Amino acid sequence: MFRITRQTPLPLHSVAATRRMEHAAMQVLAAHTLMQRAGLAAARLALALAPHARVIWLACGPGNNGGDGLEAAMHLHAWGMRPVVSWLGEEERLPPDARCSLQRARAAGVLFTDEPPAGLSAQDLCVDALLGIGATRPPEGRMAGWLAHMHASAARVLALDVPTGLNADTGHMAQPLPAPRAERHTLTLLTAKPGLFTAHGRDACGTVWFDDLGAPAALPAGEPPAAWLGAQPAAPVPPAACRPHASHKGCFGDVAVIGGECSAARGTAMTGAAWLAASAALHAGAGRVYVCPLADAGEPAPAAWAALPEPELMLRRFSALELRAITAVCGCGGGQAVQAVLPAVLRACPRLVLDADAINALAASTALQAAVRQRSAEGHATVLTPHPLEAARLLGSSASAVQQDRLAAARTLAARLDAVVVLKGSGTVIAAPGQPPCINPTGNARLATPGTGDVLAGLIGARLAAGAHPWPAACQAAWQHGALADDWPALQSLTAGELARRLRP
Ligand SMILES: NC(=O)C1=CN([C@@H]2O[C@H](COP(=O)(O)OP(=O)(O)OC[C@H]3O[C@@H](n4cnc5c(N)ncnc54)[C@H](O)[C@@H]3O)[C@@H](O)[C@H]2O)[C@H](O)CC1
Ligand SMILES: [K+]
Repeated sequence: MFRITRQTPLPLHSVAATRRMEHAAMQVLAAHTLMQRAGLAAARLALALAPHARVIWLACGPGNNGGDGLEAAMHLHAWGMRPVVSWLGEEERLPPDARCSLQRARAAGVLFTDEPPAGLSAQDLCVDALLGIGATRPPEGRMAGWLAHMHASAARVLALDVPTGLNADTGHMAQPLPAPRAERHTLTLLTAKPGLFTAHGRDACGTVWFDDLGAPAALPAGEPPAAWLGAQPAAPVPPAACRPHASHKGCFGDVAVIGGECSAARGTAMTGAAWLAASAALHAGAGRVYVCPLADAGEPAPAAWAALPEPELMLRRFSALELRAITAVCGCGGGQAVQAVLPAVLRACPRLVLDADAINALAASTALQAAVRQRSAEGHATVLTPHPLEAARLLGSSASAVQQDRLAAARTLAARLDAVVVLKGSGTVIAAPGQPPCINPTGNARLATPGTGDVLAGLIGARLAAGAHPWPAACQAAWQHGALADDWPALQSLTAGELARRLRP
């Protein structure tokens, strides 16, 4: 068993693949072995998390997830921990493994109660063994009441395999849990599942632990993963210290940020978005960074030519950019003006990041979408960085539909546009055609502040400009962007400008 960290690239398996692996393991292991291992692992973790618990309450459901809880209760009882089990199964409908664990727990003298214990304190522990990968509908009735009791208490919660109600494939939860009052932990069993790390997964799971139940050794052939957590298949871009001594700024690629619309007609200016992306590219090591503000007619309005916040950045008119030689980051604060320049950008730029209003423009034009696909045929690199609403516009669906299955949304877009897609949000999904997507393990809610998406786009641009392929560029950038937020000093506010300045090559 180990705690999953942001350093651990890990294959993630779907529920269907997990079932197949479970089935294969059961063919070669003695009956009940997997559940015994699961229960022992759960009991060990429970003891480690709450060594001084006065009460360990195990809420056990009607299937094998409940069986894991019953098995864990038996060990905790043997270790003198006085567990209390509330079980809501029906004996005649129990699967054989869970039935066996029920008998073992009863025979051991574990205390059963129909009422959840009152007065749970911070040193106590609740174990959620209600539903695992067999959940078919949202919890209701007594089960929902027990869950509410658990999450309203001051005690820590340890969920076995999957937090009850969470879709292990997608991370969607019809009734999201309330904000945690105490630490949450999840011990996922046999396989790590993608839904634990995206959409509602991160909030529902808290810290995730993994025990493979010793099964891989028993399996004949590995199941292909549905996704990777933190896949970093390519070496990161070498840090600045590894650059040759005889370097010059032309060695690291030029990035042009095209966006930051100033519209006299609409009375709006979004230059800040372009500056943030440019600042990110600069601090992430791009050789030369241009900012190309747009206006109604595709050329900058005078206001956009005000001094840039960082003197290292250079202003360029769109018509003065050498599109065939640069990496473009297009769309940050692009407004409607981006529509006029997008066809030329798509045609000419060898490396391109499409963000925000560039994505909105694509969504409105099948011709532009075809132009994105054409880029791949010509060997040009394209990365799109939509948030869920932008992804929904591209897919012709809604943001909530995208959030219900973020992996599928990102995969579909990547296949449709033949490009790398970075679907932002809790558990950013990075998808590329023909390979399992990656879920980024870093980042937190402090990134939910204006401009951080522009910073990510600029960072990916810098990585592309340095010569990275789009997939590792996107994975590595998402990782670094989130890791900075994870390491941010607790008492300092996180702003996008400061985030950009803390990026490193
Ligand atoms: N994967 C493994 O190798 C191992 C899995 N273990 C554990 O077993 C569960 C999966 O068990 P299963 O019996 O298939 O499913 P569940 O326990 O999640 O529940 C199925 C059970 O619940 C009923 N049900 C479904 N939804 C609801 C609902 N909303 N309300 C009430 N009842 C519901 C359904 O009809 C079934 O009766 C896995 O997650 C692991 O925890 C092994 O023990 C170790 C190996
Ligand atoms: K559970």
